[in-house]
Amino acid sequence: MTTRIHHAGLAVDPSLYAFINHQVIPGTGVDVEHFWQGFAKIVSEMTPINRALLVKRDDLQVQIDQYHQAHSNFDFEHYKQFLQQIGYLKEAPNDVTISTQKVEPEIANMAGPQLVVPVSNARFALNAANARWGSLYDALYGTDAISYENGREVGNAYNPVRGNAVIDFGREFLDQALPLSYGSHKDASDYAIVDGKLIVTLNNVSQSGLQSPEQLVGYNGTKQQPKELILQNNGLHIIIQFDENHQIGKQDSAHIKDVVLESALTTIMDCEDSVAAVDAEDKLGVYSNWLGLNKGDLSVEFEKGGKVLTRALNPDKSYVDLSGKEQSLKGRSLMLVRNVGHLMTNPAIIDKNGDEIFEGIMDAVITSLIALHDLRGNGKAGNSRADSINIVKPKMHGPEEVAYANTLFSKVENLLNLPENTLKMGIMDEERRTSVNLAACIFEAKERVIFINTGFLDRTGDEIHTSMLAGPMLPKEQIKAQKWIGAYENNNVDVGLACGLSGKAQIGKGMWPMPDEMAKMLAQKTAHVQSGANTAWVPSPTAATLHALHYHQQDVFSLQQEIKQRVAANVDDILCPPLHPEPKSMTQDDIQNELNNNAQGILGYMVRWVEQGVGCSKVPDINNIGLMEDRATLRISSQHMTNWLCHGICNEKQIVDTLQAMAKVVDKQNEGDENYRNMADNYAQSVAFQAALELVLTGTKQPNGYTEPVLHRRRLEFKAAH
Ligand SMILES: CC(=O)SCCNC(=O)CCNC(=O)[C@H](O)C(C)(C)COP(=O)(O)OP(=O)(O)OC[C@H]1O[C@@H](n2cnc3c(N)ncnc32)[C@H](O)[C@@H]1OP(=O)(O)O
Ligand SMILES: O=CC(=O)O
Ligand SMILES: [Mg+2]
Repeated sequence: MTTRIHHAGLAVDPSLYAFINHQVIPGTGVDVEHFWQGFAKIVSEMTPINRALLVKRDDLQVQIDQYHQAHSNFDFEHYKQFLQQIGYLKEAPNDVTISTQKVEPEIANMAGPQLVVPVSNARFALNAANARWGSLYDALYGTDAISYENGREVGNAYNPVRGNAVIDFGREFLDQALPLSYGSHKDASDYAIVDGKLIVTLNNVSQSGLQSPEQLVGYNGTKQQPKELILQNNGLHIIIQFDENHQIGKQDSAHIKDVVLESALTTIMDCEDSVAAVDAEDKLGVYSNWLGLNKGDLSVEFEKGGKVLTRALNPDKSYVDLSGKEQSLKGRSLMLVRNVGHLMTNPAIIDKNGDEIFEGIMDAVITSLIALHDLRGNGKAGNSRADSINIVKPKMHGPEEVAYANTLFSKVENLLNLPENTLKMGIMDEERRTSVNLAACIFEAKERVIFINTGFLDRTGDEIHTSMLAGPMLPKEQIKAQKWIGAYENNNVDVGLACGLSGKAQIGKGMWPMPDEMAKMLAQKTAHVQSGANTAWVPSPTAATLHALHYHQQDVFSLQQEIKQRVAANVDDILCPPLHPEPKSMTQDDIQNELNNNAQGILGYMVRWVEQGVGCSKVPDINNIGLMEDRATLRISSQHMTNWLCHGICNEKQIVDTLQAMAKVVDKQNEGDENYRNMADNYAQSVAFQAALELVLTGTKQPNGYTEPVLHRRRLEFKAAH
């Protein structure tokens, strides 16, 4: 055990202490002594409040559990009254209107994809920051967005049949987003700018132009022979690139080599559910990358395809506008940072009472301190243009918890001598007590809110846990089709619009959790845009580029004005738990399949978390579809198994047998990984296997069904032993 540094009553891990004093603070204008004294003060003032909020969570859950035990016949009106009585369901405040100032254009006025990335992974984080721009051709060629049938398969060499399908898709997109006054981009043989207007020659014969000439923004190269044309639609830029010598440009009738799309407008650098950070060493990894992104000097070297590559932040893009002036477009996605929630503590810093400090306090202070480098203009590549620090705050339960975060952010501003409300807040609507009191939650941070977002994965986990004792839940797939979730999603948009978020803040939708299923995403994720959301989460840069297409099909801001007129979603519908109406109708096969699927996901994810420190993984489900698994999806699967155990749909032996059988499957899936330790060789000794078993068997006792307590403890156990 390394000796801690004692400062202002805090006992700090020495590496973290040195990092803050020598790498973070210099250049921020913050005084070291002032910082530690102020940090310690925030810890001592906020810790008791934080603790009390957690006690309240448990207390409400106990009352809800007791209610269900005492009322086996579910009477909705009675149940709702009970929720009001215990203070779970509050009176909605009238006329909440947010008044957030200094909001980034990407958040207030633009509609487009939001990428999420574990900030602990520098290679991915840099890739995400650079995902503001993405090649449409690469995204189409490299994924199932274009089918692999009829000669379109992907091989080692370039397949021109597939290439042509990509070009056709690209041209259809141009026709949709940048329609010509006459004819189609498919027939384009030349693009040029004449008298400030785009002239498109069709089939080397006739000439056409843009139906809306103002869509042309500028160019690179010459007007007669542009290398790039910069255009825009629904506020998003489209860059058409030309090169007659390029493999693709050569065979294209107009020498188009690529269509580059403005893709991830914003990126959430995640310190939370996609990250495994259990101690000072891990937190240091997270904070160092965030520092590098803010200073602009983060870079990584890695090997790919036999070559050593270096990745750093991209510069801005320059172009010439129609009046001949040099202009630039931001080269990087606007970075937000997701802090952890209010639940966990971390041993990196111990307070004056000998307790680990809350990780949420630590994140608020340190991620903001780091972001000062951006605000002070120290970064090589700027992030915020509104002098704001954009923090996403997850897993808050109800208005008091938002009020607490608001106070915490104020205190951090004080500590760092920042103007009030510099720290913005993205409120994740992902706990039931927040969904049903959303306007009250927004009210508590109405000068800071820059987004509300439906984190439906955590929200599903909370749905199961909250009503754990009400009865057995439907199978996971069917839970998604029940009325609670539709009402929850619509309510989020309705409340967001009623609170004046349109044009000021994001109304966001959740993650596409199937990173390889891009054809399905193209077909289905348009629904997020149609629902009135001006952003939605994607798991990768490629998904960002493809999801960007949906925002070209719909002007979200005018749609929001229409949606505002509809009858608002009913909170009563949100309060209907997705219970199985006829659990006895399920066959043993139905039950076993569901258990297998949950167990495979749980083990596939946990084994990498606990034994390798990987916080987000792609894990095959029982149909061999790779699913993005993070702590929220783990919460769903583990709580679901617990729920069925709790109601006798299965018994403990079946849970153990299922986990053991699935451990063998997961071992096989990982056989190529030399760092992997088989679980099936010795279930009793496998920390990951025991962690999974514990999570399911003790699921009713895990706070709100969260997985963090078991994950953290088991990871620490594994680290200590290896
Ligand atoms: C409920 C919630 O809270 S959801 C929010 C949390 N979830 C996330 O943040 C999801 C983040 N996504 C990921 O971690 C990954 O996409 C996974 C694990 C889901 C899937 O990964 P894989 O498909 O196995 O990716 P793989 O390792 O093959 O990498 C493929 C490439 O995509 C890139 N990539 C994948 N995901 C991301 C991402 N989120 N951001 C940036 N780059 C990414 C990688 O950098 C890599 O490119 P490179 O080789 O040039 O560096
Ligand atoms: O954080 C997102 C979620 O769905 O949970
Ligand atoms: Mg979540």
